[in-house]
Amino acid sequence: MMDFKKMEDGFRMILEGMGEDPNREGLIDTPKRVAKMYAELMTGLSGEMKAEDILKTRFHEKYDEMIIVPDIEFASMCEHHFLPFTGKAHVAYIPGDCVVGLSKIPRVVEFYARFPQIQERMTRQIAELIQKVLQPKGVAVVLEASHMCMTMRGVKKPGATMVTTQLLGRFKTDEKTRAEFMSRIYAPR
Ligand SMILES: Nc1nc2c(ncn2[C@@H]2O[C@H](COP(=O)(O)OP(=O)(O)OP(=O)(O)O)[C@@H](O)[C@H]2O)c(=O)[nH]1
Ligand SMILES: [Zn+2]
Repeated sequence: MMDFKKMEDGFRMILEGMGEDPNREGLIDTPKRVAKMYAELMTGLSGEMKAEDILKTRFHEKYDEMIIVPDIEFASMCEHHFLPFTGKAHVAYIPGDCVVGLSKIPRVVEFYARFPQIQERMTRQIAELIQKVLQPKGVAVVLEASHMCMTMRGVKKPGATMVTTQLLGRFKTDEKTRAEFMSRIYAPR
């Protein structure tokens, strides 16, 4: 359960700590807005949805080649600084006995984006959920993202990105499968 009052009080204290006046006109409703914003950005923490439920509609299909869903845009929050990291996810799987609706893969990405995150964990969670629920012959997830905590503050390297990869099953064990996936996500489409 989200405690809006606690989030509001907390943000008001942050403003005071900065030396701002939380009662001036422009800021008076800001703690409330910020609480609402975090509730929206952190829906994963509300516990209202289970990740497994996203993939519950499955279609039994005899399709045994790679399915690639590239270029899924996402925005998440770095748990170290609470600043956004944004970029693209590329997801692929080789079905076992079933496939899922196309929209469900971006829904999985979106689900895991809605927690205080680090990119490595988010990458692994996406792959592990698909592996667990669909039991495919393999899953591959690549995330490429730019972290605002690195571009806007700190080391200040605009344009710097991080690429993380999680390979399971055939993508891990079979070099040709992995090479096909990598060449197709990075090839001009
Ligand atoms: N591996 C990883 N690191 C991240 C991610 N998001 C942010 N970071 C890093 O987390 C680290 C936290 O380091 P600290 O030294 O505790 O924090 P800091 O003093 O604010 O570090 P600087 O960013 O170097 O100023 C930083 O190096 C960030 O760049 C992520 O998704 N994965
Ligand atoms: Zn950060």
